Amino acid sequence: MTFLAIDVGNTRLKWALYDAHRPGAALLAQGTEFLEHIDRLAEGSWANLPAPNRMLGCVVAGDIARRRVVEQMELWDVTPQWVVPSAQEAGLTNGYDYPSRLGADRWVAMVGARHHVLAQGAPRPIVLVMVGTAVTVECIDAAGNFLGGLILPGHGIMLRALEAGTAGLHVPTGEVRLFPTNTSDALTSGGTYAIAGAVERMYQHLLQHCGAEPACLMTGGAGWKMAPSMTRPFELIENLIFDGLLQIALQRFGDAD
Ligand SMILES: Nc1ncnc2c1ncn2[C@@H]1O[C@H](COP(=O)(O)OP(=O)(O)OP(=O)(O)O)[C@@H](O)[C@H]1O
Ligand SMILES: CC(C)(CO)[C@@H](O)C(=O)NCCC(=O)O
Ligand SMILES: [K+]
Repeated sequence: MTFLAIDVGNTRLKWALYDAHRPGAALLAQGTEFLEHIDRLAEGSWANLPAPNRMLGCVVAGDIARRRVVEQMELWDVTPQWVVPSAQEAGLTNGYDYPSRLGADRWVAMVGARHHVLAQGAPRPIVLVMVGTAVTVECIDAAGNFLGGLILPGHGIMLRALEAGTAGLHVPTGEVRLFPTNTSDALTSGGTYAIAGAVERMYQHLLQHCGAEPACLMTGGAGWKMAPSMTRPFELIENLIFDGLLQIALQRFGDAD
C-alpha cells in the first residue's frame, strides 16, 4: 500500500512516496519542485512513479496552489486529503486561539516532533525550530500541549528586506562570525544570530514554564546551516513534516492494508 506525502511550502513543494502509511515506512522516491513548476509534476517526476494508494498533504501556500497539486494528481486514482490543524491530533493539543489558523506545516511538524521524542523515552517538553522561507519556533510541554510559538522571517527574507530597505546595502553571502568585520559577514551573522537568539529565548520560556530541560529539535532545508550557531545542542531531523504526515496517516487510515 504505497503512500504519497506532500508538503506544499511557501517556496517549494516537497513530496515523498513510501511503501506504507506508517512511521518507519521505506522511502521509495522523493522530490522537490518550486511552486511555479507544480504543473510539470504529472508529466515529469510523477510520470513513472508507482501509483500511490493513499495520499496526505499539508499546504501553507493557499487554495490555488493546492488545486494545482490536485490537478496533477489526476494521473492516479487516489483521493487527495489535506491536514487541517484541529484542537487535537495524534496526541497533541493545540493551544492556538483559533486552532485552524495555525499553519498546517507547523502542526504536522509538531506531531512528528512529539512522536520522535516519545520514541526516545519519557515525555519531555520540546522546542521545535523549522528553518525554511520563514522560521517558526514552537513550544510543546511534556503532556503534548502546544503552548505557542514564534514566526520569524527566514534568512533569505531578512537579507532581501535589508537590501530593499536601506540606501546602500547589497548582499553577497558572507560567513557567520563572532565579530563580523565586513558587510557580508555582518549581514549573514546578523540573520543567523537573530534566529539563534529568538530560539534561545523560547528555550528559556519553556524551561521556566515546565521546570524541565526541553528536547531541542530542528528541521527544514536550511537547518544544517543554523545548527552550528545555536546556543543549545539541537538534534537535526531531515523532514519532520513527512514524519508527522506518516503518523497522522496511520491514525486516519488505520493499520489495515
Ligand atoms: N545561511 C543560512 N542560514 C539560515 N537560513 C538560510 C541560510 N541560507 C538560506 N536560508 C534560508 O533557507 C531557506 C531554504 O530552506 P528550505 O529549503 O527549507 O525552504 P523552502 O523549501 O524554500 O521553504 P518552504 O518549505 O517554506 O517552501 C531560504 O528561504 C532561506 O530563508
Ligand atoms: C508561518 C508559516 C508561513 C511558516 O511556514 C506558515 O505556517 C503559515 O502560513 N502559518 C499561518 C499563520 C500561523 O501559523 O499563525
Ligand atoms: K515550510
